[in-house]
Amino acid sequence: MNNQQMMELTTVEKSAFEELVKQCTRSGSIDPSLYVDYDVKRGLRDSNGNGVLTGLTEISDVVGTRSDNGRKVPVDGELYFQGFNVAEIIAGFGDRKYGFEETTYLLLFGKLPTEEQRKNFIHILTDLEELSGAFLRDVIMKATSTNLMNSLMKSILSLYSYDENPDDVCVPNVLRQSLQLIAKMPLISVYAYQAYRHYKLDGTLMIKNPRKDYSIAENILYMLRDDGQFTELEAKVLDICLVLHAEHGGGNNSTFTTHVVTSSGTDTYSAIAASIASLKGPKHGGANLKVQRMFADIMEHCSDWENKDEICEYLLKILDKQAFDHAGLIYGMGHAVYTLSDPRAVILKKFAKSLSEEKGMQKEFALYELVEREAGNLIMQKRQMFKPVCANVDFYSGFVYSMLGIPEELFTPIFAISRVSGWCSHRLEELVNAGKIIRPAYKYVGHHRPYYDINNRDCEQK
Ligand SMILES: CC(=O)SCCNC(=O)CCNC(=O)[C@H](O)C(C)(C)COP(=O)(O)OP(=O)(O)OC[C@H]1O[C@@H](n2cnc3c(N)ncnc32)[C@H](O)[C@@H]1OP(=O)(O)O
Ligand SMILES: O=C([O-])CC(=O)C(=O)O
Repeated sequence: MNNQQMMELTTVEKSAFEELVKQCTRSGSIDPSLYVDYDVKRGLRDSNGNGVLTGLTEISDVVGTRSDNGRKVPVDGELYFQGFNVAEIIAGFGDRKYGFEETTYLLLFGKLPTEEQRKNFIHILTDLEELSGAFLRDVIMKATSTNLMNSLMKSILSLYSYDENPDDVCVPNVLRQSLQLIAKMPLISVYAYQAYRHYKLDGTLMIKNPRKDYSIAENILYMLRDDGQFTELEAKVLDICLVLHAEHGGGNNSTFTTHVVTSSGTDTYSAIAASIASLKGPKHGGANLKVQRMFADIMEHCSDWENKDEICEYLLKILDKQAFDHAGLIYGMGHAVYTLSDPRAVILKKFAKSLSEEKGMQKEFALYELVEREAGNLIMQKRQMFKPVCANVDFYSGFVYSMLGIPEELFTPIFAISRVSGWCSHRLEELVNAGKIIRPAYKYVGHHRPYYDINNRDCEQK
């Protein structure tokens, strides 16, 4: 049996399988009105679409509305890491490198590092930016996936076997594991891409050790590029992208996953692998890849990228599930919390604009801008929403990465490389506060039935 056959249902007849699919779909369907009858908080949202309050955090604050006499009023988005506005954090870097490392310190330890603390912390991370040859050979190079998020998960889960104290959830041990993950995930991701490029795309295999005098952002570019060369601006832009993606409150799907999984008392590798699994989803971090592919699709199907009517017509087709991936979503648009704007998209857009001018891609940038301008209103009209819909962090990030020469396979892994700082901070916060196991309720809406003997089942099936 070959690899492909191994995962096929070769012995099941097509019609028999179709019948099983029908049964499965019928059995799983629940009358939508019951959700209203039982006031179920679908997606953990209240009737206004606001997230149900499930925890407390000091790590970050995501602001999309302000309260006006008890009414929520849309405002331009703001994001605070440990109380500091992200826009100010970024402005504060000036010409300094290692912005992501500095931000990671802030998220984990709750304060802006002094010069000495910053230096020592960078030294710790740089020291940990290493993988053994055996790990590279036995884990990363084997069974390459077309989606590198799966490769990343596999490698993170395998690190468990290389850790002498994997299950201990005391703070010192989890902090040690967290620092290891933050330092090692860039290497794992880039090497997983190199393996993919070699085995799936027939490219030359190129594995470079990271340089000790480089920041994480610089090393990503260095390890990725054949000639290892990059400009100061390119490294700066990637560093800021890492900062912008590092953390987003406790309620986002992947960080909530960290909390849920951590609350059962499981190990760090399992918890972070679960969060990577969540982030991969196209409604979450995986949207950056979808945006890239959606724009390629728009560019292919629309002849005049400046023609608002033609573009809007195509966007409506996407919303009607008649175009692109038939999911009915305009990726990179919309957010559970932000309304008028996502502050990260605002910053990324500025980089996208200046890079597009440098790379002669103004036409593409103008198309992104046009879609951003029109898509929000189209979504609101189509979905009959009153909440403003804005571009989110995933809207411009892929465009920026592509102008940095980063292959699209690495778009979502780069998100994970950054967000692991937030996940680890939340895992530690959950552990420090000895949280209760997270266990919401599901109302049973089936019927209790008498058990049927195997000889009497023909007419009793649902
Ligand atoms: C890092 C991040 O995770 S950022 C988000 C990345 N994801 C995307 O870009 C994918 C496209 N966007 C979306 O799917 C959504 O906007 C989400 C998942 C981000 C937020 O979803 P919600 O919190 O449910 O958004 P909201 O309550 O404002 O949406 C209301 C309705 O509008 C629809 N809607 C929202 N955004 C979009 C969109 N971009 N395209 C089409 N329909 C949309 C939703 O499907 C929802 O309909 P439903 O209630 O039938 O599910
Ligand atoms: O907050 C959310 O729902 C999604 C998220 O992680 C982000 O926007 O970075």
